[in-house]
Amino acid sequence: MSVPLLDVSDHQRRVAELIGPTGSERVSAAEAAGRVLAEPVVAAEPLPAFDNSAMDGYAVRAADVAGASDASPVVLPVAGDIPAGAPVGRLEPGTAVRIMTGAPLPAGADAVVEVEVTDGGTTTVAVRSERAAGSFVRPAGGDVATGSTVLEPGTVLGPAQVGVLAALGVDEVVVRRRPRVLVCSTGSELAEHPDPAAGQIRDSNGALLATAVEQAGGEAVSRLWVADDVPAFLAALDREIDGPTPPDLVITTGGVSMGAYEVVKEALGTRGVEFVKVAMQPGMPQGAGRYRDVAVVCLPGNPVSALTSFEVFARPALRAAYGHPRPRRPVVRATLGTELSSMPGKRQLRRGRLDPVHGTVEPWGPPGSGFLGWFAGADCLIDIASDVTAVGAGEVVDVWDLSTG
Ligand SMILES: Nc1nc2c(c(=O)[nH]1)N[C@H]1C(S)=C(S)[C@@H](COP(=O)(O)OP(=O)(O)OC[C@H]3O[C@@H](n4cnc5c(N)ncnc54)[C@H](O)[C@@H]3O)O[C@H]1N2
Ligand code: MOO
Repeated sequence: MSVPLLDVSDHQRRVAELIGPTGSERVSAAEAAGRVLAEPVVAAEPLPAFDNSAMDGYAVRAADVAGASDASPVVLPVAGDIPAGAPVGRLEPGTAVRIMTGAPLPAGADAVVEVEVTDGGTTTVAVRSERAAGSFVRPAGGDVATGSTVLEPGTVLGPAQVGVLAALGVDEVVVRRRPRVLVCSTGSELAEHPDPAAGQIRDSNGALLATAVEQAGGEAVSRLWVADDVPAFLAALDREIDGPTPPDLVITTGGVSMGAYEVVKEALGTRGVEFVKVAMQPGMPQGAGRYRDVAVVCLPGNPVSALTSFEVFARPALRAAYGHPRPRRPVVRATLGTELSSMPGKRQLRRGRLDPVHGTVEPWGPPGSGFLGWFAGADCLIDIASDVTAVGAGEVVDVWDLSTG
């Protein structure tokens, strides 16, 4: 009965190949946070839009303050004030104007003298230090030149990127479409009612996977619950596939191991999905393939196995599908606080708590795949290679940081 176990990386590749690249769509800049640009953003205007002051002080001609020093200050009449937001004015030779940070440099001025090296005067100003032309002037286009590509395709739109869109007055961008994912929990033990009857449980996989999909940048289009009934399961899938928002990917949980009522395996095993055993703990039984040309990934039912399998197989594939430049979780090296043992021949992904400041990690909870409560207190996965059966306290391990990108 024993079949050789598939390597984790082989199944990762298989799942990644299933989910093709998504197309693009135009969205408002306000809704673009977290999306990946499909088309470049080219600046139609410069940033800054006009020459402006980098300091509170006085706009001058550099030539007029040449030679100024503590011992021999240059005194200039102050012709007026330019607060931020004022229109562009004019500076007459041999005068100064008070100028605030961000205010437009008056025509004729070529330098700003910061207030600290003056007497701060309002009718005349004594300047105690010379300043070269260009000092404390932020030239128009000095940040972003007109016609330049300010954001490249493949850029993830975070705060700085959304901010630059606002600064340039760009209202809409073309981004990669989020993959639509149908999450389907199977099992007759799952209660429809919030108070489960004896022997029944609540569906936690639907909730955790819909959340994981959304956090991965996908769109959880619908959550289905289906009993261990092959015709009902297939009918439910068909309804979604034929519906108004057909999924790019179906993720099922449960019904993939060796029991008598393995609905997913029975329904899809002869309809395009291959079921395998992967050399991984948790998450050994897995399925992947196409049903009616829609990508399907079948995860095991134990909640810890389902979420770990999502992390290992579905998440990187989903992120790659919409062009995320970093599909995988960052892996950090950390010193293990407490010894761990691991099953020979299986790569173990054990829940842990990472202390990034001290570079240490503690295993969190037992290794079994039913301990969702423990997983809820963890923030990382400790990755132990399949040929390692014990790791001592103080040894350095690879850790998947689930709290970041
Ligand atoms: N004889 C064998 N038995 C099992 C094997 C095996 O190789 N031989 N593999 C074990 C491993 S490993 C796993 S993982 C599980 C996978 O089982 P299934 O994917 O078929 O899942 P189920 O049997 O339907 O459920 C397993 C477990 O998870 C609970 N569950 C399922 N769905 C949900 C849900 N949506 N929310 C909360 N909990 C859920 C379910 O009640 C079971 O307790 O098989 C082992 N058995
Ligand atoms: O492979 Mo299972 O996912 O250990 O519990």
